[in-house]
Amino acid sequence: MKFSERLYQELQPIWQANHNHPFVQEMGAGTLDKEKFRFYMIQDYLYLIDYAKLFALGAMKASDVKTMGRFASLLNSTLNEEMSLHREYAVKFDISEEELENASPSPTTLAYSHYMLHVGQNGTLADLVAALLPCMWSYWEIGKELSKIPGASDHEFYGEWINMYSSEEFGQLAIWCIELLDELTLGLPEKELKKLEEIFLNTTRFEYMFWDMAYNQAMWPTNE
Ligand SMILES: Cc1ncc(CN)c(N)n1
Repeated sequence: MKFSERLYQELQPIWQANHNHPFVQEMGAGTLDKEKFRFYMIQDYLYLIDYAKLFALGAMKASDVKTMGRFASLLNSTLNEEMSLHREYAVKFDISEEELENASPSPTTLAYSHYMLHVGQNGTLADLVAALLPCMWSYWEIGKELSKIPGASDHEFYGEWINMYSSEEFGQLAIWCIELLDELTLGLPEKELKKLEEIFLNTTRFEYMFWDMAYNQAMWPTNE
């Protein structure tokens, strides 16, 4: 069995929890409170700035030019395609450039992005890919699920989000990362696979926490 198939099977309960989160469900139903989405967009923009750096680290750790090139194009598509969606949403949701630039990351945004960067900087290329994969894979899965709901892709506010993450182009990027992880894990001892599974599980858990943080608009518990 490929390592990605093992991960997919073993982590079904938490994947389902992500799909069933009220933020995701209400986005699909078109009933999500706009203030929650606005909060999410700002936090996600901050998150993606750090996330994009993982692709630069991936290019550094890659051992061949082809893999370096793929990481470079993932970096480009995150900065110039995925984050363009956020910039368009910023206009739609009245988020000024200044607000976006001065926004502070929530504790969950900080914890999630710093965990990934820590793994990416200190671990192997397989560790880095295990850390970044739930982000791409789970969004693609959620995008595809939501796109099956009649009318969801045409929703005035949430349709663009669903179209971006259910798209063939986004899916291709996720597939490349899945295949790379399978390639990098071929023949690895069980002890090493367990460590990678733990990393993948941690960022999958962070995905859930990110939905929850956005739904509750959760910042630090004190204002100081
Ligand atoms: C928190 C989060 N996870 C995943 C993605 C998809 N790149 C995202 N934009 N934000």
